Amino acid sequence: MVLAEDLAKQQRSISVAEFFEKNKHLLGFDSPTRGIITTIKEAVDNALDACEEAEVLPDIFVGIRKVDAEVYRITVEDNGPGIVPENVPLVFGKLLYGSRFHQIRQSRGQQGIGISAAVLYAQLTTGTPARVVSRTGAKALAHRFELMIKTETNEPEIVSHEEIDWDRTHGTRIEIQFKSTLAAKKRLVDYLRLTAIVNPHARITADIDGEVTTFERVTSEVPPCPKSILPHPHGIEFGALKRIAAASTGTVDEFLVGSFSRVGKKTADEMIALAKLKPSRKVNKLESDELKRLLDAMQAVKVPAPPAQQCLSPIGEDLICKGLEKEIQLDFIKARTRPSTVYGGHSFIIEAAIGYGGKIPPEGNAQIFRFANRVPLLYQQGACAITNCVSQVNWKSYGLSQQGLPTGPALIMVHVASTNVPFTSESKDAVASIPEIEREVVLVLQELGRELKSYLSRRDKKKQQDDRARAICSIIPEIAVKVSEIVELPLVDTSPIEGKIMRKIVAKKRTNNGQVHIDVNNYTAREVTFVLYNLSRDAAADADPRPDFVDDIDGEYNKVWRCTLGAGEAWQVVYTGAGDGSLDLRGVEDGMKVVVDLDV
Ligand SMILES: Nc1ncnc2c1ncn2[C@@H]1O[C@H](COP(=O)(O)OP(=O)(O)OP(=O)(O)O)[C@@H](O)[C@H]1O
Repeated sequence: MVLAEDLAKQQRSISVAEFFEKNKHLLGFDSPTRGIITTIKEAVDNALDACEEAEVLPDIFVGIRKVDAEVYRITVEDNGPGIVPENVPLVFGKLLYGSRFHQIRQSRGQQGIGISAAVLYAQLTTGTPARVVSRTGAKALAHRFELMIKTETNEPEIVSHEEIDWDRTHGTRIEIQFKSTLAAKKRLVDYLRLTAIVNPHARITADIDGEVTTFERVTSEVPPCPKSILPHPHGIEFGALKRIAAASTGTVDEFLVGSFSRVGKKTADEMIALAKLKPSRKVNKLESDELKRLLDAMQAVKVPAPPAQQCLSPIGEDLICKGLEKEIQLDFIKARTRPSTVYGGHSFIIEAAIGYGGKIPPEGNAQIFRFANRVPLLYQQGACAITNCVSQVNWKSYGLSQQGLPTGPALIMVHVASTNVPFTSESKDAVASIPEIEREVVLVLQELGRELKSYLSRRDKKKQQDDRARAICSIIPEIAVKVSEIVELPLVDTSPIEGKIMRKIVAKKRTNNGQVHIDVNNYTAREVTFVLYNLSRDAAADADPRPDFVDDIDGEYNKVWRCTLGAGEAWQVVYTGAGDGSLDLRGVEDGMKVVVDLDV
């Protein structure tokens, strides 16, 4: 038998850094391939959070360079507020150190682990320190650190520190080297693209081993930084209540009104009466059973939902559509932002969008884009409540095929914005199944499903009309030939009739007695702007209207007119000439135009 004394010799506390060094998969560092994505995700999340807090438009650089066969250098640089030099070692060299853990508001980072875990992973795989440069303003010099983490104590080790000149007036740059591969390059670019979609105010430039991609911002408005709020009485647990009560010096009623959101004097009195306590009791003197009664009363009394406008930052329907349309060509897009609601005292807002057609691959499952607090979720799709909700909806009734998930050329985007996103693990890959959240997601998807259905039926109706029109148009020229034979008159130009039936833009050139006539008719139901090119040996000096510009190309003149025509309107130019050459109409989809050159 092993003696208790022997066991005692083996027992010792474990530092959080040692724990995560051994369990790095819990933080998303389960493989070298994933390590790169997680590191970039943590650094970009921090950059976006910091810019949002400082209310600056994010300009973020992400670099990946191969250093040798298996080692990559990852660089992420931002134009945020920077970090004061005293805190740099703690931010990057100590796990569970951060500014957001105790704040109740929407933010990407929460736990204070992310970036220090990347530093830990780097030193574990290559033994190299992380390099950090940070500058807090034009008046301060930048500070450059080389840092490691002392794993046994979870404390930072400063390998070097110096003040340097830096061309950015404020911001932070982190450089980490670790063993990895670029096998997940596509996923990485997808991650950056998705990040750009839900952060439409950010510009992200990526240099992946020499290949540069820029995701431009679609708005120059910085979203307001969500404000921190007090905890809601319905979201508090016993341990937390005990801790904050012990730190409070006030009476029970002062404590309730001053420490919780949406609790006024009347609500506090109601809670105190229900808990059978005296309002004048000092809260830090309450016994455990009294605190339990108080907690029960806090959760039983009706309290309005937390002030969501203040603490949440939804993207908004318009910017969701702009962000998606910028990155993916779509035939149809609709977005919805639901009103805010609550689960367990935590505010949340569900936003979603549905896109159809365009460049979405027509085969296979619909694409599902999951986001939480403006961060794309790339892993564990099957374990996520969002995916579960997508498959719960009956997509067949909205015009999509379905085999569990909907199939076909569709994309479904869902964003959960909350003061406390319930993730299934610390690696923040999937949203947990919370009934209130799932209900909102299903409702918004059903709303969007109805929009998709009405788009698809409009499209089918239009296609039917177009098919009929096309059938008629195909026989018009033959009828014209027959009629001209019967009435023994010259063959008439049938293109205007075709244009009218097909609702197209018809450009026509003909020459009569040395006069060249070019006519453009807009038979569509909307305004169009086009550019007309007429390349020929005619200089067209007397053209009316004058071309916007003329290019002389080896004795030929390319005459260019820019024009905007309302629905049903016509435009004409006439000039003296031989009428040879070519005619072209640009700025109009190919299927929407008919160009007829009667001189050919
Ligand atoms: N680029 C940056 N600019 C300014 N402050 C930063 C930057 N990166 C990190 N910080 C500060 O360092 C803290 C710790 O960052 P870290 O990534 O470890 O955790 P987090 O983002 O708070 O939470 P999580 O672990 O959930 O990502 C942040 O809370 C923030 O205060």
